[in-house]
This record gives sequence, C-alpha cells and structure tokens, in this order.
Amino acid sequence: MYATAFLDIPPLNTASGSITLPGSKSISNRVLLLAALSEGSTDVHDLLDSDDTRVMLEALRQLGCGVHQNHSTVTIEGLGGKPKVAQAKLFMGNAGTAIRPLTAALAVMGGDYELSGVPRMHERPIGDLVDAMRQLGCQIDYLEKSGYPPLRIGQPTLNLSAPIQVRGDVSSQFLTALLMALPLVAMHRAPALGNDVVIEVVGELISRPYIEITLNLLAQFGVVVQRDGWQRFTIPAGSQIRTPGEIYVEADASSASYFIALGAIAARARGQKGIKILGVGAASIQGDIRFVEAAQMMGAQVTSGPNWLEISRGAWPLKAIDLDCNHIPDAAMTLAVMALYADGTTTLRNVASWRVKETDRLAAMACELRKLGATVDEGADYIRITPPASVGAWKAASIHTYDDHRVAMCFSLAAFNPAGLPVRIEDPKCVAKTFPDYFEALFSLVQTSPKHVPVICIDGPTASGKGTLAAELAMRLGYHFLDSGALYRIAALAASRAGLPIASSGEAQIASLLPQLRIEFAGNRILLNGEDMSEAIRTEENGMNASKVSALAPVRAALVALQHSFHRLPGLVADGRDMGSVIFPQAQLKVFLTASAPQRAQRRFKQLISKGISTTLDSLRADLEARDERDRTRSASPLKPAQDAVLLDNSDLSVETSVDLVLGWWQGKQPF
Ligand SMILES: Nc1ncnc2c1ncn2[C@@H]1O[C@H](COP(=O)(O)OP(=O)(O)OP(=O)(O)O)[C@@H](O)[C@H]1O
Ligand SMILES: Nc1ccn([C@H]2C[C@H](O)[C@@H](COP(=O)(O)O)O2)c(=O)n1
Repeated sequence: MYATAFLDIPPLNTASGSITLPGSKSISNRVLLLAALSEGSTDVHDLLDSDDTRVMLEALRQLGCGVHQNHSTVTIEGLGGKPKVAQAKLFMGNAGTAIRPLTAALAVMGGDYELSGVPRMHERPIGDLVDAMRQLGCQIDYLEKSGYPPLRIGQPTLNLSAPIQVRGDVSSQFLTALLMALPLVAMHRAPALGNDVVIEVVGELISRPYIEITLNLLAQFGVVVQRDGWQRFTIPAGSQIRTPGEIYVEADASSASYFIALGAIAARARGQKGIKILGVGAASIQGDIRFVEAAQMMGAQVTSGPNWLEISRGAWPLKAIDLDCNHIPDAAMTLAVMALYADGTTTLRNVASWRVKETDRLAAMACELRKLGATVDEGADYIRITPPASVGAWKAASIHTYDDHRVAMCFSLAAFNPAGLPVRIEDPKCVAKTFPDYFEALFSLVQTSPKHVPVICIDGPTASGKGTLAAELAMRLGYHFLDSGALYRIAALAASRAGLPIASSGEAQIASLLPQLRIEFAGNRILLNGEDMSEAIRTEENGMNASKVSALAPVRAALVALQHSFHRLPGLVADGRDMGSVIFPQAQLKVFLTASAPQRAQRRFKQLISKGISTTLDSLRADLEARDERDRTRSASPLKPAQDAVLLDNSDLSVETSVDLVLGWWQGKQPF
C-alpha cells in the first residue's frame, strides 16, 4: 500500500494482463456478521482484508466471538444469537457495512454497547434504522446528535405486534441491517399464522442489488426471506441463522469497475489481449456487476464466464451516456471518470445516495472532475460531465480524495488523458478501506513510455549521505529505490568468495559470474542466491573491493540491464556514482551530493561505532579518500557530476533539511 502523502501517476498509454481482485466488502462484512450470529463455526474463504473488514472482525472479537485467521481464510466461532460479552465500546471506523447491521443485531440481542466511528461516520445518518428498531422495542440512544452515531444500545423489550417499517430511500443498508438481525427474533417464534416477522419499506427502495446480496447470503445461512416486490419482506417464524460450514467470498464487483474501465479506456499493448479479471464474472450475486452493461454502452468490449471478465477497448472515443445509476451507486463513480473520454456529455442520474457516503461524493466528483478540465453540472441527485473541449484543455490536477477510497481509485484512470499529463492522488492510502493494494495492481497492468516514468538520481562520493537521502525520497514519493553501490558490493563479495582476483586480470571471469547470481532486494535487505548479505557487503574491506571491481568496464557493463530494470512505474530514485551521468541520463532531477571529507569520515565513524564495529577516524578518512580517488579517476564511468546535475553540499545540513530541499526541487518540476 502507498502510505505516502500523495502519489503521482505518470501519464499512461496501454494496459494488458490479468488480475485477481480482493474479496467483496459487501459480501465480506455480511458473511462475517451472519457467521457470528449463527451457532457453530464457519470457514470464510477469500475474505477481503481491508480497514472495513478489520473493524468488523475486531468488533466481533470484542463481543466474544472466536476469530481465527489463516491467510485469506477466517474461521468464525458463532455466538448462536447471544453475545458472550454484555458490555463493550465498539469502534466502527467509517464502515457503514459494519455499524448498521451490527447496531441492529446488538439492539435485538440486548446488552450495554456503545458504537462510534471516525468523525465522518458521525455525519452519516442512521436515524431511519434506529426508528425502525425502536418500533420493535429496542433501546437505542443517540450519544451526540439525534439521527447519527455514536449510539448507546441497551436491553430491549421486544414487542412485535405489527410489521416493522423502514425507510428505503436514503440507504438500503438499513433494510439489510433489519433483514440480518430479525431472524434473531423469528427464531424464538413458533411457526404459526401471524407469527412471521414482516418488514415494510416506506418510500422507494434504492440500491436494490445490495438487498439481493443480503437475501442471497441469508439463504446460504438457512434463512429464506419471502419478498413481495421491493416493499414487503417476510422472515418466516422459526427461521434460524445456520452456518453453511464454509463459504467463499466473491471478488469485489465494485473494485472490478476500475479494471473494466481500464480495459475500455486503455489501448491494448502490442500483441496483447485486454484486461482479464478473475474472481468475479457473469454469475456474480453483486449488483455492481451490472457496471459491465454501462461500460458496454460506453463502448467497452466485454466477454465473460461465471467468475471472470475480459475487457478491451471497443468504441473510441467512448460514447457519452445518459443513465439511471440507482442500481450501481458505487461503481457509477467510475463512469464519471470514463465520461472524460466520451464523445459528448454524460449524465448519471439517481445518485443522491452519493451525498451520504464516505464523503459527499456528488460534490467531490464535481470538484475534482473540474480540476481536470471537464465542465460539470451537479444537481441534487445527478451529475453531468462534459469532457475537456480539446487536448489542450486538459489540466494536470492534484486530486483531493476526501478519505474516500472510490474517489482515489476512479481518478487514477485520468492518467490516460490524451494530453500526457500526470495525475496526483492525494492520501492514496485511503484505498485501504476496500483495496489496500489497488495502485500496485494498477501498475502491474499498465504501461507507458519510459520517458514518462520519472527518475531522480543522487550521485556523490562515499558517505556523503546519498543512500540516506535517496531512500527517504523514494519513501516519501512512493517510488522504487535503487542502491547501485550495493550491486557493486555484491559483485565484489561474490568475486572474492569465488576466489577471483579483484583486478583487471579477473574482469572477464567476474563479468561472466554476475549473470549467474540471483540478486534480490527485499525491503532494505539484499539477498544473494537467497542468503541475506545486507551486513556482509557493508564492511570497509568489501567497500574497498567494490570500488576496485567497479573500475572494471566489463563488470559495469554486466550490471547495466539489472539497474535499468528498476526503472518502473510509478518512478525511481537511484543512488550511486554514475546514475545521472551514465545509467539514467534522461533523469528529470540529478543531484550531486557532497560533504567535506572530515564530515563524511565523522559520519561513517559514527555509523560503524553504532554497529559495534571498532575503527579510527583517521583510518576511515584515509580509506574514503582513497576510494573516492579511485572512483573519480577510473576510465569507466568515473564519479563526476552529470552536466545537468544540481550540486548539494550537505556538510552543514541535517538529513531532514536535505530531504526537504530536494523534495522542493522535485515539486518545482511538477505541473501541479
Ligand atoms: N545530512 C546528513 N547529516 C548528518 N549525517 C548524515 C547526513 N546524511 C547522511 N548521514 C549519515 O551518514 C552516514 C552515511 O550515510 P549514507 O550511508 O547514506 O551515505 P552514502 O553516501 O550512501 O554512503 P556509501 O557511498 O558508502 O554507500 C549514515 O550514518 C547517515 O545516517
Ligand atoms: N553507481 C555506482 C555505485 C557504486 N559504485 C562503486 C564505487 C563505490 O566505491 C562502490 C560501493 O558503493 P557504495 O555502496 O559505497 O555507494 O561501488 C560505482 O562505481 N558506481
């Protein structure tokens, strides 16, 4: 996951390949609650691992539910309709799919519970559900603002004399919550005329496909609800939530929308097929699968099987549409970004529910689409999008994401803009709500011209702080990091282990040894043929050998392709001696980092002493000056600033100041 302040997505060209999507959030949280309410244990396979499911799992644990995790399978030991813990304070984050059904279930079972969430959760209405539960005799109080969490739940005096009425026109999650909780009432009622539990929907029920998911999953847990149209739902008396033993969670159809759109927008890479999505397909029980139809209306070519989809670009530009999106409220946000690539004005109607989601999504989408150059008309329950009038009308935008995972994900697709502009996604980690590795998945499928993939080079002499600076820059920008010195150090170590002379007499043998080595970077560890060499390569002796080995032209040539392989989306920070001058001459920013020899010797001294390695300042200084001299005077790619490098002497600068300075230079080159 990218936990950076922002993520700059370079302009993208093509896409191809296949992807297995994470489990559906809607299914995951429903299944978790049903498993918890049933008796016995349920193995839940392919459960989504995200903020919202973690919130649900934690609440279930607090209520005394057994939760055992084994990779993507979670075993839930059910409560059999009665929490083991009668008093708890439950934090529900911003997970609507957790707080609503759990409120209903706890209110029926009774106890002393408080449910709260993040500030935005306290702005998301829950009054319609509370009103419905109170008709039944449930005890629910508002702890702050009437109609909104946080809530306190007490002991109910259940009284079911008439159908329970619930509004269906703000969120379908209230009806879902009742449907999952009221079997706990039905189970205590003898099957007889008039004993069934009846729910009546007041007003037009929105987002019906989500109710279909609920009914489908209830049926898998043994509760067959009778439905009369979309207004009346009957849970037969005597119904009981029964574990199916094991259950598989489908991949998330809403998450699929970004990749369906990707297939529709991106040209295919030469000789490649489009985008194949595994884990969800034509047989999906999720309403958002109907996003496929909307994408087809816009021009996407889609083929599908029971649990897969394959998408490629059809009509181009895409076709503008006018669509009632009530049945696909979440995925419809993706259509709003696809509309940027359409041949006219697209209108998405009946999306008033966007206003009460993670953020006011109507306002958010309108604001961010305008930043990109679109003309947007935002109504109470619709959005109308006209794409930028010409290539020149597109703007590079920094997309504010409002702590809303879907805003972050759908706007990544703006990176296919014809103007070749990058897109900045602020707070990219908000995707953790449903799809923590979304951007990694995106980057695994898309391609762009190498010239668009940014490179920052940090070159300079020994112990100037290149590695420290480069690693920090890479972390702040979410870029890959290449410590090229480590490759020469590995080469030197491998050569001496093989007994090869570290001199020109051994250059051919060392160069031919290198392609046989399996060199892997795992976080900040470096492995040689599976063995962790992170410490072994850092000795002063091996540093000196690395300097010697790096003077051999055939050795340098043997390492070029490996270094180039680090140049990948979304960008690279590389440190060494010839990053800017030889390996990445096209780099957008080249820094030549220096510090005085006494300072560098002092830094290295401290570094070694802190690792418990004894040495003297004088010997270190002599060694690093000898090493610099060799690196500077060798004929193959000598240590020297690239012509267009910026010189930075950090003798009197802290690491933090150096990082901020270089980030400022980098930001100065961005169009945002
Ligand atoms: N600006 C700075 N001020 C003080 N200490 C620093 C600064 N930059 C780096 N250091 C410290 O100096 C030591 C050497 O830094 P680093 O390993 O990053 O240098 P390097 O140039 O990559 O070295 P090498 O060429 O040997 O790989 C580290 O202990 C690091 O924490
Ligand atoms: N791009 C590079 C990186 C490193 N070297 C050589 C020169 C150094 O003495 C040696 C070890 O590098 P360090 O880990 O100290 O950065 O490797 C080079 O020639 N070119």
